[in-house]
Amino acid sequence: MTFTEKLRTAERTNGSLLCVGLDPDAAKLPAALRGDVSKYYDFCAAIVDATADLVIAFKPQIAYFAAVGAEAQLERLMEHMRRTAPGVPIILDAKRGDIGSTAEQYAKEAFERYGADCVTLSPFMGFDSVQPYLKYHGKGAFLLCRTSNTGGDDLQPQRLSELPGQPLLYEHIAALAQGPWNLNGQLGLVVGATYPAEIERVRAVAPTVPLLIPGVGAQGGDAVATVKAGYRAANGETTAPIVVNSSRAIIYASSGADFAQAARTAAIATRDQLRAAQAS
Ligand SMILES: O=C(O)c1cc(=O)[nH]c(=O)n1[C@@H]1O[C@H](COP(=O)(O)O)[C@@H](O)[C@H]1O
Repeated sequence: MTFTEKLRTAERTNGSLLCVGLDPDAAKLPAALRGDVSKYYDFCAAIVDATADLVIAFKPQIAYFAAVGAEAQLERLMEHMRRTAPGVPIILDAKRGDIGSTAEQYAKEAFERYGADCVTLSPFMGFDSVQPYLKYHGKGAFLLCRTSNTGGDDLQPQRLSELPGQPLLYEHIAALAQGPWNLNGQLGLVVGATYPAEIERVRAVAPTVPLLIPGVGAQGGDAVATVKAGYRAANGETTAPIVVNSSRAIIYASSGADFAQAARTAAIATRDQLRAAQAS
């Protein structure tokens, strides 16, 4: 099964476009766990257990684990997600990008060490930096395209040349992911919910690839505008999957002992908001 088929199946099964991002930060953990980096697995596993029937995907962010030497907990968490929620694809958010020989090691890390279904990548170093990931059949890779942060303006909307008709850099990345770079249908694009007009533009250039859309919740992105700009369906079937990520607004919904239940409540509210936008 390809990564895109896995997404479609999870979307159908759970009736959701929501991805819960797992970004554990010791300073933000619920009061009983606060400051204790040895509790990242317990915290994230509780969130996973409380939301697994509400999501299209989970997205652990590797930096939160690696920064405090908690990679072994991330390995356990990946194993836990694969075992308890086998129908929910896991996107390892690593934003890698390096020469081919090093990219091979990063691909091995994501797909063999951690057993991720998909990884996030920077396309800045070009196709040979992406190719090693495509050798893993059935696995996916989301390329950063029009990111949610304001600094994305520094490069992504720059025009490639002053000649008439030349695309902006992020449009060019979208065209590469839709066409020549997408050797076996494994590529997707990252577009921020904070830029719905650009999501629409990316969708026009890349009509069928999956979009990972972070930025709703804590970054204030517009969930409804996001769905309208990026989601496409025909005859009741999704033609172009979107994966709308929210991390802090879900996982830190409560700092009390009820944090997992509060995460569930917040996830239901966001899932329903996205569903309503799909239907409208
Ligand atoms: O690739 C990403 O996931 C990503 C791309 C982007 O453009 N913006 C962005 O916020 N992200 C990630 O999405 C998550 C957003 O977290 P919240 O703002 O807490 O919902 C973080 O893990 C970011 O690293």
